[in-house]
Amino acid sequence: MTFRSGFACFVGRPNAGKSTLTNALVGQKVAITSGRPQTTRHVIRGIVHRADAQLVLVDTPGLHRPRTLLGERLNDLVKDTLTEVDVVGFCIPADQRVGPGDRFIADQLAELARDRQGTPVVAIVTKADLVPRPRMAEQLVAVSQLGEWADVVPVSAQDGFQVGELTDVLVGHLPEGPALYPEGELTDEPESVMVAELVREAALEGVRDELPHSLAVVVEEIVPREEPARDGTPMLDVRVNLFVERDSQKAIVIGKGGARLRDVGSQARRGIEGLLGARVYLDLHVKVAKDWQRDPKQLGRLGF
Ligand SMILES: Nc1nc2c(ncn2[C@@H]2O[C@H](COP(=O)(O)OP(=O)(O)OP(=O)(O)O)[C@@H](O)[C@H]2O)c(=O)[nH]1
Repeated sequence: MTFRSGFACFVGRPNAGKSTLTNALVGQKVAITSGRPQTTRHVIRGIVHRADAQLVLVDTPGLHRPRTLLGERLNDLVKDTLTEVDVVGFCIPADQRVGPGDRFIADQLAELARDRQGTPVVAIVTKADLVPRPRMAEQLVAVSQLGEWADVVPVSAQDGFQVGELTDVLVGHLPEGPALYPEGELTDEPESVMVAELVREAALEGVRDELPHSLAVVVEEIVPREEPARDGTPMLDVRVNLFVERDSQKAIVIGKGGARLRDVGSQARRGIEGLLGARVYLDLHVKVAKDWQRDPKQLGRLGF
């Protein structure tokens, strides 16, 4: 039996379902998902372990037209990622017509293909559960006409439709080679990044549209306490800063009398305790960093 291993990454316009698909393939939550566009700030890898292959998924931020400095950095990140993988998955949602955003990405992929000597691109029509079959058939035709794809695969991360088939297709494009990571490892993201993602996700839950672009989360420290809890569980102090751009946004995050921030804290804490396998004291601070998205110094400080 030949063993294959290598890297894949998903691109697609914001909200195309890339993070959710990554989670569905890996089978455990590793990447942030939310109903808000452009919330994936970091390249997060999930690893699919199979008897015949190891597929390392790199979850990229949405490829989009740069509007701010932050947007430009994200696009650079995406392009760097694209040149390092064995196969690219281009996600297009089934429930929305192919539009200018998809065409923009298709053009970028065609441009990159010229330098990369044919890294295969698999077109993935996501959210199959949201449309009836005739509409899916139309979408598959529209997507086929959008560019030169190695395959076109419809999939639903929600109900698992074709998730296994998609893995087969992606694995088929990997070179022969040994496993790259030990079994059981799901992500090589440092813990602090995953902690920041959990806080960010909780803080974005149910708030206004402008906030996702204006919220940066930085984990200041994760410190183990010398004394474990009475039942022997280790205890950690986790200190996290949430940066927003304006006082009005700070008020949104904190909520009336701090109620919202307390909810954010308890939701994030549950996730962090699950992730780190310890009891956690989570200390959240909301700070205003004016126009951080446009300021190179601040971007550096915030880890972008
Ligand atoms: N019904 C349905 N909804 C889905 C599916 N996949 C993703 N979604 C929803 O679509 C929205 C966007 O999904 P994400 O996975 O966050 O999208 P993304 O492409 O990673 O978004 P960005 O991080 O903004 O680039 C979320 O509300 C998901 O719950 C699916 O297969 N079926």
